Amino acid sequence: MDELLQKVIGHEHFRKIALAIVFFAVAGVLLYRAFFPIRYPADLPRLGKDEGISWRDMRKKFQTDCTAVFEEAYEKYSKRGKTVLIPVFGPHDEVILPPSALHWLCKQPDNVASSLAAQIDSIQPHHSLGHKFAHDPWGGMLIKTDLNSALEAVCAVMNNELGAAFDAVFGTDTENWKEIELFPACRIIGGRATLRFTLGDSPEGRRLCKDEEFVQSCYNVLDGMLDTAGDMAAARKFLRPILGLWASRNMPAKLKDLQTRFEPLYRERMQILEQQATNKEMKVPQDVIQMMLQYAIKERREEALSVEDMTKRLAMSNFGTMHQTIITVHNLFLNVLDSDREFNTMSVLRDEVARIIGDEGEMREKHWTRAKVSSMTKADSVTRETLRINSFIGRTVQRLVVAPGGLVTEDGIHLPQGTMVSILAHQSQTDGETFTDPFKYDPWRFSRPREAAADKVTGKPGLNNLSFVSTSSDYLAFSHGKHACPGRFLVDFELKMIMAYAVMNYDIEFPESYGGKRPANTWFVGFGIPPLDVKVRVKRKKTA
Ligand code: HEM
Repeated sequence: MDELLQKVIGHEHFRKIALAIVFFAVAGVLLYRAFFPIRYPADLPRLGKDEGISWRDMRKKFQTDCTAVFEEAYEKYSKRGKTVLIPVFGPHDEVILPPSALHWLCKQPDNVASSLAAQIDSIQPHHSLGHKFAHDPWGGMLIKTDLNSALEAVCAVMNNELGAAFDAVFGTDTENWKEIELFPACRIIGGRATLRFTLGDSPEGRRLCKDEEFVQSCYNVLDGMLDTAGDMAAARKFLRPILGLWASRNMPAKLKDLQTRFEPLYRERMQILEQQATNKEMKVPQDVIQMMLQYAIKERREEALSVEDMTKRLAMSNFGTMHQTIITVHNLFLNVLDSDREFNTMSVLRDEVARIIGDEGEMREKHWTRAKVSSMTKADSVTRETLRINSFIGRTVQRLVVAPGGLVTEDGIHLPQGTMVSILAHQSQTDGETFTDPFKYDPWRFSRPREAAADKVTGKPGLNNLSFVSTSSDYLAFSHGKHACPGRFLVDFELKMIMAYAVMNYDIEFPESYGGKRPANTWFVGFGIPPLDVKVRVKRKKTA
């Protein structure tokens, strides 16, 4: 018998078959691990499983009607305090935690549930810009630590930039109505205001803010980053290192163009830094790029000395400051116009601006302060209501589980390393149990209670927890907790100043064919997309 076995094993043909079996088994395991990299536990509920809906059908449903998937997850699981797995864009899945887990999730250390790893996963900046720009986000860290000190200075000068931007886009004709495309207009107005904060506090910076080709170049890079992120989200993770090269193929040319336009400003600022080294009393520009160079020269010297690297830092900063801000400016205009017939929104906003900022003389000469901005309760309410009802992100407080041992949820489910978790934003913000008439845009939804609770002597608005910048489990567009968007304090006064400038200087209306109603936003693969082809009619006020 032994002899027979020896003969068979020793047989060349048998050895080949055995090798092939081993090869295919190993390849099968590797492929399985590549296609299903995360092994979710059996006790993690899958959306639709109880109703017998296959995962494939649920995934198809997400691609065509993500809102239906979000709503089902929210009603059946989130509202009952339960965790659930849903399919998301491309071949990926995500664990949705209930809003009741918000504080628990925010308290998780970064080495267990990482916000940065989640951001890298969704934006893919290592492909569009390069590894260190993704994994060493010191620019964003500066926004967190130094934004506050720069805000007052920016607040004082941004209005001037807005005046020039409005003139360029809305025009100065006081006799004739002009029809314009709103989204491109918001890109220029919001873009210039944002760039004023990023790099506009020097002669070269002010020139760049006005330079349409420079602003467009910033958007070209931003759009390229969004395209790369979109292509990569559609791909399986194991294919991303190869596909990334293809998806980001247009980035070098876009970055080169931005670098050429940015270089004179870079040289100007490096010279200022040199002069400052010998003259400590010297007044330096108060903007992000100066903050970044000052930091980099001490902490990342080789980056500071490279205009190419600093261009990429600028691109990363623009991604954070411009993308969602512009969408919000656009939604804000649409909502203010839409609600005007019922709520007299523009006129009420005008009264508030006149009371707090004054209506005499040129708007662009007005002196804005942070204190004035935060006392604008009505403007605060229209902006918060806009982000409540029209948030761009469908999921918020996104975290990637990075701890090798995984993470156990509050309801006892073990989530393995690599799991993406989040909370549903739009559904939490439009829950009928929290908000009356939850899908209606009510411009004074938050100002009413704040005014009712105002200090009887000073008139200062009460209930600060209902302000634009104050996040909570039913207002999550800026996320929440230690990683909540630090840029919201800038967005706060940017939106209010833009809206104030618009209502004080222009009559604005929808074309007659709209019947006074804004075209609705649509939800696509998890994001709330505003209608991008909306037109508005504008006419400069004679009194302005
Ligand atoms: C309407 C406009 C904006 C919205 C809706 C928004 C929303 C968000 C969200 C949802 C996050 C993720 C937070 C998390 O992971 O928990 C975030 C992070 C961040 N945002 Fe914004 N953002 C906006 C504008 C801005 C602006 C203008 C800036 C800069 C001035 C900015 C700077 C940042 C930074 C640095 C982070 C990273 C924070 C961290 O990781 O700790 N954002 N933002």
